[in-house]
Amino acid sequence: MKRIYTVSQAREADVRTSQLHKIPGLVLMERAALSVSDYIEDKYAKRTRILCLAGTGNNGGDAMALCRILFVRGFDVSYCLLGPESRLSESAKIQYQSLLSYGLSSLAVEETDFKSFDLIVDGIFGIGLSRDIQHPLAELIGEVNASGRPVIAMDIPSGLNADTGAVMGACIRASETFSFQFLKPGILLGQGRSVCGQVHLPEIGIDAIETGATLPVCLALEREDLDGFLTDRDATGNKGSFGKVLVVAGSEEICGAAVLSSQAALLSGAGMVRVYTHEKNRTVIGTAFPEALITTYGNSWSKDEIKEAMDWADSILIGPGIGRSDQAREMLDFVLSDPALPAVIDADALNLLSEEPNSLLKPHGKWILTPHMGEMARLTGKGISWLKEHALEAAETFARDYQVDLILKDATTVTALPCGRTYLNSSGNSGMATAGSGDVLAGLCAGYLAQKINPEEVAAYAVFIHGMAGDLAAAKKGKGAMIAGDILEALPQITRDGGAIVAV
Ligand SMILES: NC(=O)C1=CN([C@@H]2O[C@H](COP(=O)(O)OP(=O)(O)OC[C@H]3O[C@@H](n4cnc5c(N)ncnc54)[C@H](O)[C@@H]3O)[C@@H](O)[C@H]2O)[C@H](O)CC1
Ligand SMILES: [K+]
Repeated sequence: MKRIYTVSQAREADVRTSQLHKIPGLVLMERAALSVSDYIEDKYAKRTRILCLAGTGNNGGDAMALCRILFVRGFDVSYCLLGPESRLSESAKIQYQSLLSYGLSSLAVEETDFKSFDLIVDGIFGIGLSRDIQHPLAELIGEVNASGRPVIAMDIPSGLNADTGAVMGACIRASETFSFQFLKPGILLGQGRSVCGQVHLPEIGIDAIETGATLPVCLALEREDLDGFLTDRDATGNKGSFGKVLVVAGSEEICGAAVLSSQAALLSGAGMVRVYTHEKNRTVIGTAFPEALITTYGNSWSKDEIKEAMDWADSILIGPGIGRSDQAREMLDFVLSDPALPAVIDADALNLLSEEPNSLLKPHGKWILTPHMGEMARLTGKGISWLKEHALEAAETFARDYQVDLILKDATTVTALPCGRTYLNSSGNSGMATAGSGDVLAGLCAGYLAQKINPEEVAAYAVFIHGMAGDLAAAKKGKGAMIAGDILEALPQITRDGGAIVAV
């Protein structure tokens, strides 16, 4: 599991490290620069022509420290200081004076041809970027990107908002990013994934202990974490003891969503799945998915029948393909009136809820909501572009206000829990933006809930496993041609033998 620190958390950890543990900022800066120079020394020959671009803040200090270390180690290295000496931060000034003491003065940036270097280091801005980058630095960044040279970004590509992943005016497109010790939300959100390249997380001696004052913890799961989530199947168990899932899905017009979500629930390891759907779907579901139990309703539905199914179930999924009819609304209200049953609320059920948001305030047990950005916009009344730029904040606020697990689906899915913990998902790919992909995720969530796997962990792990299966599907079929059924098909390879993970 990797930790993700917002800018204010990173600053707080810095202060703690220097004040509590008496490690000066210059020591951290030296270690940050050493981690990059060790990497360059491993990967590049001494004759490599390297240019370090240094801003006037501590990110520039990192780049100038790197320049000194590479010089001492015999590299052909130069630097450009991008701003007046008078604006240098305290530590950056020390680095600059140290370079001068070695006889290394800054190149004049206007006379520097970026193409004449083999490698460019970006130390223009780090987490101190506070406003849009403007002329002339914006043009300079454009030239660096156009040079076609590999770029190593120190801490974060200059111009990327470390908290949101928004591009602020202009942004370095890095081939590699050395994010010092922790990930930042912006590396995974917004434009982050497209401008950071390969991300390294060198440990540099920052105190990583979350204190009471530290804001909610944000995490990114890794493949190794799955071993602790999926435990071995009880050898003495039976289909009843491995969890029973009730899937309320499909309608007179829609059937496929019920098939995909209920198959995912069973593939998650649950012992039994019962689909509650419109009678028109019985034959199709029975043929496509003979393992499912099927209960149907016609023009009217029976409270007794659904109540009996709810009493039978260990978890319920409601929403995929149910439509927005009065009948669907009545069923939703009825299902959600039982606080004891853990519920996954997806698709049209979310749209129905957004028409009566007070129903979210009703007392309830475990609820996992799985909106994509459009559904989240309807639920919150906020615009999609605002939500995309404030995904973390929006998900955290919603989870806390309504005491639900909120899975906000996007290129990087955010999972926020009412306790304040948040996960940013690092698995998955653009091929998963395909019809039915969300139905598979919702089914997985319900399947894990039914198995009484630690409910706190279900939402984030389901998202991660779903993304990994999507990565396998993309490797096999290609991002353009993969469909939701391919994600389903790949699931067993991720979860095989109760958590023993195969190489992807
Ligand atoms: N996190 C750590 O423990 C460590 C961090 N290090 C490095 O320090 C930077 C953060 O340094 P800081 O001085 O706070 O900020 P920056 O270098 O990013 O730049 C701030 C500087 O720039 C001005 N500024 C902000 N936005 C703009 C703009 N759009 N245009 C022009 N000028 C702008 C601002 O006013 C400041 O003067 C962190 O990222 C790490 O790289 C340590 O060295 C290691 C430990
Ligand atoms: K940078």
